[in-house]
Amino acid sequence: MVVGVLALQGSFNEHIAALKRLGVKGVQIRKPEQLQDVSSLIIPGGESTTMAKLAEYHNLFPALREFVKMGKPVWGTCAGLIFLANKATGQKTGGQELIGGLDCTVHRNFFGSQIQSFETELPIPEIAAKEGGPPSCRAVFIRAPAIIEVGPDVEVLADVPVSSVETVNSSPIPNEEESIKSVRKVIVAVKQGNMLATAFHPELTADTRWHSYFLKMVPEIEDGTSDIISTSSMDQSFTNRSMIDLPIFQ
Ligand SMILES: NC(=O)CC[C@H](N)C(=O)O
Repeated sequence: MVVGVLALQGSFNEHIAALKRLGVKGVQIRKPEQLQDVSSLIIPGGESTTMAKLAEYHNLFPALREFVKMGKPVWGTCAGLIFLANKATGQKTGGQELIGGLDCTVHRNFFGSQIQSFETELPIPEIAAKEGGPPSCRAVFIRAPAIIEVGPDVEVLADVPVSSVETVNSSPIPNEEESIKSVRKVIVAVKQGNMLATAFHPELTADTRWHSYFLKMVPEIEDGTSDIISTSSMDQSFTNRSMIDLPIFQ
């Protein structure tokens, strides 16, 4: 089995390396006809506007939409998530072309600019239940999007708390304003049928559980013909993230 990795821009090499660690071959996809040779596809992180322009230049959008419609497993990470969303907000003027299919609204650069990029320990109950290992993973958010709305068929796999300070006029004294700190959650990982999407970058950590989870969405893997190494049998030290060279993200 080979997994296609959209290789127009961004962290495609890191995804191919992560697949290799699981004994699976990842191939670079740059042209529409190459999609015929793969049964699943990873769309990496990078810069979604640039990626969209390159995809348009290579006439990839019709083939990518067809791939999604055919029910083949597709996983979008970060910019890849934006690509898969039905709707994106916070886009550059004029918007950008999306593949669509994932019934959600994604907010680009939700957490702020590049310097607000962060890492966090992210609870992943569903992934841990299926893949074993610790109940959370180290998640790398690089100028990341967040999912702010989901449709009824979307399964939420992970979310993060975000706090915001609101100034409200609830005081009985006129013009006396009160600051209220509210904490809400935004969604950062979802699954809908054949589509998986994460706002962060599992390919930049040594924890291969997200890749392993995705590979199990590919039917030929599910029927037991796979020789993927079970992550639960792996050395538990994989959560001590080893940072792989960071590509440039925007
Ligand atoms: N790490 C990433 O993929 C960043 C995504 C980027 N901010 C965008 O909007 O395309």
